[in-house]
Amino acid sequence: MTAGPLVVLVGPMGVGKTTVAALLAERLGCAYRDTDDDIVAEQGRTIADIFVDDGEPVFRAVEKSAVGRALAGHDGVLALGGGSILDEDTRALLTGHRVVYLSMEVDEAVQRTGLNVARPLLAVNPRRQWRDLMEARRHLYTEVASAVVPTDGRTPEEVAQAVLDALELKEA
Ligand SMILES: Nc1ncnc2c1ncn2[C@@H]1O[C@H](COP(=O)(O)OP(=O)(O)OP(=O)(O)O)[C@@H](O)[C@H]1O
Ligand SMILES: O=C(O)C1=C[C@@H](O)[C@@H](O)[C@H](O)C1
Ligand SMILES: [Mg+2]
Repeated sequence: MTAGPLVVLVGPMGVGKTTVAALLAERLGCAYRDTDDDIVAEQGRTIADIFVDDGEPVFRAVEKSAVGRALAGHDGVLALGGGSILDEDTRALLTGHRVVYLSMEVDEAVQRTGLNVARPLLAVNPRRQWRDLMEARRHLYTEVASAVVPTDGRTPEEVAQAVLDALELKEA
């Protein structure tokens, strides 16, 4: 296993990466970090603003370096932005890390993301856009993952427990 985060969470928008990362960190007695938060702090503006002002390719370039830095410099729980696995170099960097893919079905996705405009890729027709994103990405999440944890019908606490079980991680 490569040194670095104890566990890396990947998965689509709204699946609960940020929520579950915080719960896991509490239970493992370590810090958590979220590359979306790193980007907002570094850029001094929201993700939606970066998409609108500079476009998705600029956001993806910023995201790629944020993920590289977090993988190299964080030893707790790490949540990645939902689209970070689109980048081939990022996927290669994930090799050897404990990566958990949090998955969910479309009905649950629409409920969790709702009409929240903070997610620019779901702003117009959330259900169709989410389905299209998953068609393009499902195999990439699976490719980088050491374990898949379905989240439908589970509370965030139950998801956190399932991650600990899947990785056989001991609590602090
Ligand atoms: N297991 C769950 N059951 C029900 N609601 C959940 C669950 N996990 C998270 N949520 C809720 O779903 C919403 C999205 O969660 P969260 O922001 O953690 O997702 P995310 O994967 O980090 O999304 P993004 O990729 O956009 O950052 C929040 O309102 C959160 O409270
Ligand atoms: O799935 C995606 O492409 C995204 C997920 C979020 O975490 C943010 O990084 C942003 O909204 C884009
Ligand atoms: Mg998040």
